[in-house]
Amino acid sequence: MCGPGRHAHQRANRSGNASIIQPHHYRTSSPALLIKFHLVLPPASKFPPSPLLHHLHPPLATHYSSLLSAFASPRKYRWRTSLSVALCILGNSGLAVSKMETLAMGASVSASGLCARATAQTSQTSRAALASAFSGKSLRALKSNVSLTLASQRPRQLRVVAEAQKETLSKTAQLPEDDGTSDVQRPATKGSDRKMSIKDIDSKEYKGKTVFVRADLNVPLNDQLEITDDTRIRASLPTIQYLTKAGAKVVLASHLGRPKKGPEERFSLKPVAGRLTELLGQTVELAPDCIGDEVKSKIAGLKEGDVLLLENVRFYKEEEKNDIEFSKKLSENIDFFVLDAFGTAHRAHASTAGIADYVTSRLAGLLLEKELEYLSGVVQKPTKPFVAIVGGSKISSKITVIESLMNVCDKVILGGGMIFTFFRAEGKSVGSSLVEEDKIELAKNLAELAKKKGVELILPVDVIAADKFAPDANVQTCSASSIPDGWMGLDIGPDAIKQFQEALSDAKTVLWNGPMGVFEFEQFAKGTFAVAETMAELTSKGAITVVGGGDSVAAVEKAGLADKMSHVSTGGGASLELLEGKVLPGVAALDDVRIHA
Ligand SMILES: Nc1ncnc2c1ncn2[C@@H]1O[C@H](COP(=O)(O)OP(=O)(O)O)[C@@H](O)[C@H]1O
Ligand SMILES: O=C(OP(=O)(O)O)[C@H](O)COP(=O)(O)O
Repeated sequence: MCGPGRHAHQRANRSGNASIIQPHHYRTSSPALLIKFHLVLPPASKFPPSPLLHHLHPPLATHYSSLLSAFASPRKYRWRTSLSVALCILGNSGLAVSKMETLAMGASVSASGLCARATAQTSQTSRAALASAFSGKSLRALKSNVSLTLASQRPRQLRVVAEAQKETLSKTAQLPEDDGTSDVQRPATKGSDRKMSIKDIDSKEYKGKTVFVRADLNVPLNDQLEITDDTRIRASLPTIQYLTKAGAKVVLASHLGRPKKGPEERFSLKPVAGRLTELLGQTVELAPDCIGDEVKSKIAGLKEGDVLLLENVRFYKEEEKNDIEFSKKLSENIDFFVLDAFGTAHRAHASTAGIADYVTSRLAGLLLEKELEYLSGVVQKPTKPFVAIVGGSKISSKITVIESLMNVCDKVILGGGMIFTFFRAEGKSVGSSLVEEDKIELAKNLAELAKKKGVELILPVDVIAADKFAPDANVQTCSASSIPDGWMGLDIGPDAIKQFQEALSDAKTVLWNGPMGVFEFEQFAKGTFAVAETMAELTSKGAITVVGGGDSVAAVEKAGLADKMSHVSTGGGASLELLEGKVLPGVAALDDVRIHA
């Protein structure tokens, strides 16, 4: 932290005026709207704050007055202190604001980048008070005062970021002219929302305490259930070791794969426990479950410095539903919640986000912190031309990202299983290749949008097709428009490799997620390895190259090129969502850095 923000922090500390209002994050398993307003306050001398704040929420204005007084030094902060009010409106009607049933509110005050977060209390009464304060009437008033920009639309979580129009606000709140130093344009989700990390509190605090660490230990396994790439496990070690050294009892949780039918041997974290034991040099026991009496007694039996790995949290469907009761069960007997699962931080699941509502301390792990620090830098200031490469098999999760990528990238290259939905949208025959039928229309729209925006959306000109999904399949190279019936595209073809290399030749920043083919089988690995080599060459020429995603990283490791990338990220979908400018739900659930009175 530097500049005025630092002074603001010191001032708040010394003044003793700032009442600490404990940060709290509201969440629901229903769709949610998150609205952020960036307001410019009048001069400190004009506190209590603007009529606009009173207009928005009278109780909140009162709530803030003591906090604001900490920043009320006219000489230091003048009227440039910005106030960000975050509304987390909980309901089950998505964008139909009038149908909102419940809502809650949070707000943050930032002074030149330093943010003291203040929110309303968590009790039912204040929730109810907030709900009534933001009745349909108030919301209509809000809507007329700010312009709402739809930032993301998701079936289970809707997020709207509203940037207050400066002119409108100036009129409403009779604000002075901008002197050019305002941070009104800056989204409050960025620098002002630094999250508490495990190193932000005294390590002595962890001694003898039970720390729940949600890591992403979702590593690729082969048919013999052996780990084929342990990058994510190794990346999780610094946090675990920091905590065990401090005398914590570490309860480690993760998912592995996407089990849909409850517990299954092939999705067990057993191999991970074995690998952790080797890497940590101490026994890491695998609990038989992630909740329940047996787990409770195992946690109770932990000694300082012990590590217990819970069984796959996705053996319960409640995990992905971000179920409240399941979140509560995970939180039982836990002193600290630590999120280190960057690769899963884009999921609003019980163990990544829901649990945060039932613990008193929610901290970022060292891996999460490192990833966010690096990727936020790349994302906020990419050197152009900026190229994104998207492949792999998680079509429905990633196809929706492409539209946003077109806003920030000069070129978007598509490979892997992603391409066939686009080919189908163009009416081409794709044989029995991977296609997500319900995304064909979206693919068509995206191709049209790319044309309108003048962004190059590059699809491979040829593919390697196989007669079965197997390492010993018969193969043929086909033009992308003519994959024979019964054959499936499992890699990009030789001409596509040249095409992609050409497209990447002038790139200064490249973000890659998703292999170009089924690289696990040697005959379909060429496209992926060729892209990895091209990225390595670009790095040596000074480009910023980022590879993210469990399988993409495994592929780059397999090619022996991981150390030739500027950054190897443990998250594929997560890095793409960061690139879109989204707030990752897991990160949003963590505590903001506090200002102490
Ligand atoms: N053409 C294809 N058809 C089917 N699967 C594919 C194809 N191309 C790549 N894949 C598979 O995609 C998987 C990785 O996808 P994904 O999970 O989205 O990547 P990451 O883990 O890097 O985010 C790999 O296991 C790979 O075999
Ligand atoms: O592998 C993961 O994501 P990624 O493939 O986007 O890197 C994470 O473990 C998240 O898994 P999910 O996409 O099944 O939620």
